[in-house]
Amino acid sequence: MTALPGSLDVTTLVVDLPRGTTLADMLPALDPSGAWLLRGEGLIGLGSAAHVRTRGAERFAELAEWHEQHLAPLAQESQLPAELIGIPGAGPVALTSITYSSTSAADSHLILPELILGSFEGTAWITAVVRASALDETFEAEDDDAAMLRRVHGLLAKHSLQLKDRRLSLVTAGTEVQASRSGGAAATSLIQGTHSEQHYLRAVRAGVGAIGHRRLEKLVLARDVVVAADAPLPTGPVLAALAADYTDCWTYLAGDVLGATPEMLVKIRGQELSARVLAGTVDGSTGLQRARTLLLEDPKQRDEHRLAAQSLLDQLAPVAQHLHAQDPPAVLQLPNVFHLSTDVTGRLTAQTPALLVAERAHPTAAICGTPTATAAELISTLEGLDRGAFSGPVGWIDAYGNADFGIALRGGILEEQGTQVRLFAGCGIVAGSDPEEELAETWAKMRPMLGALGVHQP
Ligand SMILES: C=C(O[C@H]1C=CC=C(C(=O)O)[C@@H]1O)C(=O)O
Repeated sequence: MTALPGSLDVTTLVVDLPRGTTLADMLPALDPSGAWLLRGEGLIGLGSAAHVRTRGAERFAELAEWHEQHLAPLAQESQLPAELIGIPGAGPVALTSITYSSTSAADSHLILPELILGSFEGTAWITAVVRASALDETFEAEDDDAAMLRRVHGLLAKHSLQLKDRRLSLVTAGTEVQASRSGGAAATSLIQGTHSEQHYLRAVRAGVGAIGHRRLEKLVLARDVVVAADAPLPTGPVLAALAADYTDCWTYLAGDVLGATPEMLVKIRGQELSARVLAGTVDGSTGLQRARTLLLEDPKQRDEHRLAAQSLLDQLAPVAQHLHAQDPPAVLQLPNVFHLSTDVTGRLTAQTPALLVAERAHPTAAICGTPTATAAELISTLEGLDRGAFSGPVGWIDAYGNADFGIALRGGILEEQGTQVRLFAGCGIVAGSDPEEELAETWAKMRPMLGALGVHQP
């Protein structure tokens, strides 16, 4: 954990985006430090006012403590414009990614950007977070508000943005430009990950064997591949491609992990919570009618899904009431795959901090298994991977305690100064799972990232 040097001043202003432009359309020209976008709207973080890194079994608790000590107090100080009061994510907000395992050698992150671009249901804003010490050097006859405004314009310029009469726009080399989509410039190639495909097939066979011996009902086994580039990958264009192609997924970047996930671990708005549990998959090339039959009428798919939904309900039960799960599940159609999907709603019983609610919810059987402890142990032996942030909670938390925690799926981890991305995908294994089909499913789940990185699936 790192302490926060100096106190922070926060300013939030309502802005207009360039006509016909969503927040996601601005991504190609930006170098974000964090992002969370659904259907073009959400949050983009730029730079960093504070960055907390932590590891181990206390990682959720330590991030929750930092939130309580440093971010929550800003809720009173940041006087939000009236139009933004009650909008989740408005004002100071931190992006976060937390490792799947407490034994991971990777860091969990909480990043408070120095500049946040936000949009929600057509209302857009910017939030600037400035160290109080930076305001000390005020010009003669300049009051605090004027000094802060000067700092906001300085931050905007630093991140290739400008604000004129409420209108936010991108600036490139001194010229105002319209946001446009463009792919990344780096040439990419696919190389083997930690293990071979054969290793994955063997792991799935061993998993099916353990289920046959009644050691457990389900486990989720993942594998990795690496996309290498000849130059640091520009994350803005990669995120823009994901946001454009996977509009129904949450496009994310936090710490070293990025992707577009369809699964919401837990969303918190005041005392209300909701989630979207996914498990059970068929390839996107299957027609919708056939996919519905294959998912809804196959006891194996229904079982795999039921265990995932039940694990979330069981894990949230100590902190929530009125938990309700959609029954029967729905079928979610994405460009690459179809999933069985269950929406869950409920109400928090006490003032449990959002990060500790996420700790309760994690890991569900959508990414671990049933029973949890047995599955987690078998996963660590059979996978032979450090998942890092993959399949851990990813999202944001604001000063008021509203939060979105997705599950970091359909993504990858930036390595080697951003010149390589390690992609991960896993599959729920139950009795009767076929290793070759599960291997094919991992490729289907990697399709969003492979596409965004300009790599053809083998
Ligand atoms: C573990 C992953 O997906 C989970 C979420 C939806 C469907 C899944 C499945 O059918 O196996 C997985 O449980 C992944 O994308 O890497």
